[in-house]
Amino acid sequence: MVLPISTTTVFSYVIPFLLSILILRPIFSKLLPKHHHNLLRRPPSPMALPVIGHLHLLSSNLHRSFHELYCRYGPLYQLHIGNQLCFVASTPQLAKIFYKNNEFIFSSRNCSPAVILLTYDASFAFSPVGSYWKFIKKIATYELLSAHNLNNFLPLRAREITRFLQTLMNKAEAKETTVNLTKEFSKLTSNIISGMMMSSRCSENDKEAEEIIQVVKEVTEIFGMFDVADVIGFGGWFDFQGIKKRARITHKKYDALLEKFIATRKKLRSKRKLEETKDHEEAGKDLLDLLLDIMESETVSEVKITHDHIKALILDFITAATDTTALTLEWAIAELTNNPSILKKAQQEIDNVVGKHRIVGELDGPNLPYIQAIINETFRLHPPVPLLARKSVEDCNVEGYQIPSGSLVFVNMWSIGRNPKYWENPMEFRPERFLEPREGGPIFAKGHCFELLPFGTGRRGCPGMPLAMRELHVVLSTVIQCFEWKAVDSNGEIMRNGVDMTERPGLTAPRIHDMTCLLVPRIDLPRMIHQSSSLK
Ligand code: HEM
Repeated sequence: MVLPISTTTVFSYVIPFLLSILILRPIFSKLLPKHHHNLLRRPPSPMALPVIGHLHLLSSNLHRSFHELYCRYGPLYQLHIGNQLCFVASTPQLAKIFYKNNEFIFSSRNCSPAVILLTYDASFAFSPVGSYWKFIKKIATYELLSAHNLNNFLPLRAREITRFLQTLMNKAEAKETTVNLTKEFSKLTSNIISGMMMSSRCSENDKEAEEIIQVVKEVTEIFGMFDVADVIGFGGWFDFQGIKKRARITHKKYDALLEKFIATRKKLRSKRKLEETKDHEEAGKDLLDLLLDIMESETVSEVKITHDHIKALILDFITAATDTTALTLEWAIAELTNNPSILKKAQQEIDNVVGKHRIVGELDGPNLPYIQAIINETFRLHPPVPLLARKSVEDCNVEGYQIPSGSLVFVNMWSIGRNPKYWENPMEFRPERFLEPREGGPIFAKGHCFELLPFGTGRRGCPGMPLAMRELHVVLSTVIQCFEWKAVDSNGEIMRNGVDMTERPGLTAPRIHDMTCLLVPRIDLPRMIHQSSSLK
C-alpha cells in the first residue's frame, strides 16, 4: 500500500524537517560522543575492483606501493586485498596509537596457509597471544636471549667473528678473488644463531651454508607474499602463483636439515648423560636443550611441547635472526661504499678508540657512537622489516575511524623513514643526525621512538633486539677496522658509480644484487688475532 502524501504535508513537515537536520547536524555531531558518531566512518580508500579489491594497485614491493598510496590518500587509508580488509598507517603518531595505545587489540598476526605449511602450524612468531606464545616468549626473554645468556655466548660470537674475518682475510690475500659479502654475512649470522640455539654451526662446509642461506631466503620471501588464491577466497585449493608449491618444497628441505640437527643433539645428550658432564651448562644452555628438557620432562608443564614445536621454533628463530641482521650489515656497507667521507669518519673513530693493535670487541660498543649512528641511519633508510604487520582481535576506534576485528594493519616504517616531515633531507645518508642535539631528545631504535622502529614495539616487538644490536655493532666495526673494500659488478668490474640500492621483494627488504667486493687489508689481522686470542 502506498501512503498518499499531500503537497501541504511536504511543505509543512518534510521540508522543514530535512532543513533542520541540515542546520543542526554540525551541532549534534559535536555533542554526540565520538565513538558513536564515527561508528561507520572508514578512512579514505581508492576505487576497488570486484573480487580482487585493490590488489591491482600493489607491486611485489608492498612498502613502495603503500608509500605511493599514502601520497594520495593520506596517513591512514583502507584497502581490500581480495576479501581481506587492510589499513595502512604511515605516521609515527598512528604507529603509537595502533601498537602502543591499543597494543592488545593489534597483537595478532596474519597466518596464511603457506606460513602454516612452512611452520608446522606451530610458529611462535605467527601465533596469537595465547598460552603457547606466552610460554615461548618467557623462554626467549628470560633464557635464550637474556643478558646472562648473551654474556655466556660471548665467546661463541667472538669465535664466529674471528673465523669470518679470517675467511675474508684469506680471500683478500688472494688478491684477485672477490668476496661475496652478502653470503659471508648470512653465514656468520646463521652460525651465531644456530650456535646459540643448537650449539652447532649451520655451515661446517660451503654446501651446507649455501643450503641454509637459500632456505632462509626462500622462507622470508614466502612469509612476505600475498597469495592471491587465499585473499580472493579460494583458500587452500588453488595455487595460481605457485606459492604453496614453493612452501612445500622449502618445508621439505628445512625439515631434512632440522631433523639432522635434532638427531645429532639427541645423540650428544645421551652421551652427556652417560658421562654426566656439566661443561655444556656452564657454557650456556641452548634453546634446543631447553626445549628437549621440557619435551622429555615427566612433570606437567604449562604447555605441551612436541617434536614439531621444536622444529617450528628453530625455524622461527633462525629465520628471524639470520636475514634481518645480515641484510642490515649489507645495507650499511653499501651506504658506506657510496659515502666515502662517512666511511673515513667511521675508520677514524675506530682507530682513535681501539687502535690498530687489537680487534674491536662487543665491549667497545658504548665508546663507538658514530658506528651506532651509522646503524641507526641504516635502519631509517633501509628498515629490515619495512612493514610492521599485525591483525586486530577486536573492533577498535582509531582517530575517529572504525577498524573492525580481523583487519590487517600495516605500519609503513619504510615510508616514515623517508618522510621529510620527520627527517630533514631524508634521502641523504647522514649518521650525524642521530648525534646532534634534537628537540624531544635523541632517537633510539629500541621501540620507544615511533619515527624509528626497526624492531617493532610492545609485547610483539622483536625479542632478538639485544642480540642483534650487539652483533651489528661489533661485526660492522670489525669489517670497517680490518678492510678497505671496492664493490664489483657481476663481471668483476669495480663499480665506479656507486652500488645499486634496488630492493628485492619479501618480508624483509634485502638488496636485489649480492654485495660483491674486492677486499684490501687495513691491518695485520693474523698478528692481531694472535695477540687478542679472543675477542671480548
Ligand atoms: C637486525 C636484526 C633484526 C631486526 C631488524 C628484527 C626485526 C623484527 C621485527 C620488526 C619484528 C616484528 C615486531 C613487531 O611486530 O612489532 C620481529 C619479530 C621477531 N624477531 Fe626480530 N629482528 C632482528 C633480529 C632478530 C634476532 C637476532 C632474533 C632471534 C634471536 C629475532 C627473533 C624474532 C622473533 C622470534 C620475532 C617474533 C616475535 C613475536 O611475534 O612475538 N629477531 N623482529
